Amino acid sequence: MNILVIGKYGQLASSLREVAGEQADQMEKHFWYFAPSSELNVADRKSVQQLFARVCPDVVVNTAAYTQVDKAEQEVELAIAVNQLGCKNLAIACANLNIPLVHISTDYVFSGDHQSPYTPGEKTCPQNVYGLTKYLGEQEVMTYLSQFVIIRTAWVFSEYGNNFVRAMIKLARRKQEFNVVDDQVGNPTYAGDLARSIVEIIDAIDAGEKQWGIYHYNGSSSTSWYEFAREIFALAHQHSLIDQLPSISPIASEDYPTAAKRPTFSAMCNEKITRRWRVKPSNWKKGLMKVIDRERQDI
Ligand SMILES: NC(=O)C1=CN([C@@H]2O[C@H](COP(=O)(O)OP(=O)(O)OC[C@H]3O[C@@H](n4cnc5c(N)ncnc54)[C@H](OP(=O)(O)O)[C@@H]3O)[C@@H](O)[C@H]2O)C=CC1
Ligand SMILES: Cc1cn([C@H]2C[C@H](O)[C@@H](COP(=O)(O)OP(=O)(O)O[C@H]3O[C@@H](C)C(=O)[C@@H](O)[C@H]3O)O2)c(=O)[nH]c1=O
Repeated sequence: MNILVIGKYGQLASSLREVAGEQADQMEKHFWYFAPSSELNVADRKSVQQLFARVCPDVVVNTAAYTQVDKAEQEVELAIAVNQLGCKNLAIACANLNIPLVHISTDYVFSGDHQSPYTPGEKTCPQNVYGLTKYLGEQEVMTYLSQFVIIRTAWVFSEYGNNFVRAMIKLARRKQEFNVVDDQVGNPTYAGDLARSIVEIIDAIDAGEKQWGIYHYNGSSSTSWYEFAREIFALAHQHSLIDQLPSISPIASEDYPTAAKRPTFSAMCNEKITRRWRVKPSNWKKGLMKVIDRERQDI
C-alpha cells in the first residue's frame, strides 16, 4: 500500500518512521511517504489536493496538529486552521479517492468530570481551545468521510520532540525543587506503542478489515502528573541520567495557573480498540525506560 503520513518531525510521526523503518516487512509491503509541514500545510486545501495527486495514497495517517495547549488559548485561529480545517481538507481529499483516514485525536475532548475511564461513545465537552479544535476536527472527519479510524490518545511521550518526560528531565538538571500538579489524572502513552498499533491497524486495513469508528488508545494504567514525574525521576536517577533526585511537591491545579484549563480526569478505556483491532494498550512504564535509555545514549 501507499501510505501517506501527514507530519514528519513531530513526536508521533518520528515514532512511526522508527517503527516502519525497523520492520523489514513494512518496507517490503508498503511504501511510506512522510509529509513535513514545510511541504504540506494541511490548512491549505490546494496543497493537500496536489500532494494527494502526487502520492496517490491508499491510506492516510494524520499525525499533524496544533498541539500547544496553553498557546492555543491565544492562537485560536491558527489552532482552528490546523486542527479543524486541516481535518476537513484531508477528509475531503480521502473521500475523493475513496480511501480511509487514520486520524489522531485527544483525551482533552472530555470534560474530566468522570470517575471511570471514558469509552469512545461518551459525551465530549472540551475545556480548552485545543480540545475544542480537536473535537471539531473529529466532526469534520465524520462529516466528509465514511472510512475513518479516529484514535483518541493521551499524555503522549517519546524519545522525540517536546513532551512531559523530556521536560521533567531537563528541569531536574536545572532545578532541585519544584511543584507538579497532583489533581489531574490520565493514562500516559508511549508514542512507540501507539505507532506500532497504527502499523498493525494499517496491516489489518490492507487485509480488508473495515471497522471504521472512534477508538481510544492510551496507557493501561492511570496516574497523576505528580506521580508520573516521581516515576520519571526515580528511573532517571536509578539509571544515572540525573545525579540527584529533585524534591518535588504535589500541588493543586489552582496553585499552578495555566492559560488553558485541563481535565481533572481523562483516563480512557482501551477495550474497543484492543478487541476490534487486536492491538495491545501502551505499556507506558516500559516506554519510559526506553526513553531514559535513549537519553543516556545521547549524553
Ligand atoms: N502530544 C500529546 O501529548 C498528545 C497528542 N495527541 C495528538 O496526537 C497527534 C500527534 O501529536 P504529536 O506528535 O505529539 O504532536 P507534535 O506537536 O509533536 O507534532 C505535530 C505535527 O504536526 C505538524 N504540523 C503542525 N502544523 C501543521 C500544518 N499546518 N500542516 C501540516 N503539518 C503541521 C508538525 O509538522 P513537522 O513534522 O513538520 O514538525 C508535526 O509533525 C496530534 O493529533 C495530537 O493532537 C493526542 C493526545 C496527546
Ligand atoms: C512543567 C510543569 C507542568 N506542570 C503541569 C501543567 C499541566 O497541568 C501538566 C502537564 O503539562 P504539559 O503542559 O506538559 O502537558 P499538556 O500540554 O497539557 O499535555 C497535553 O498535550 C496535549 C497535546 C494532549 O493532547 C494531552 O493528552 C496532553 O498530553 O503538568 C506542573 O505541575 N509542573 C511543572 O513543572
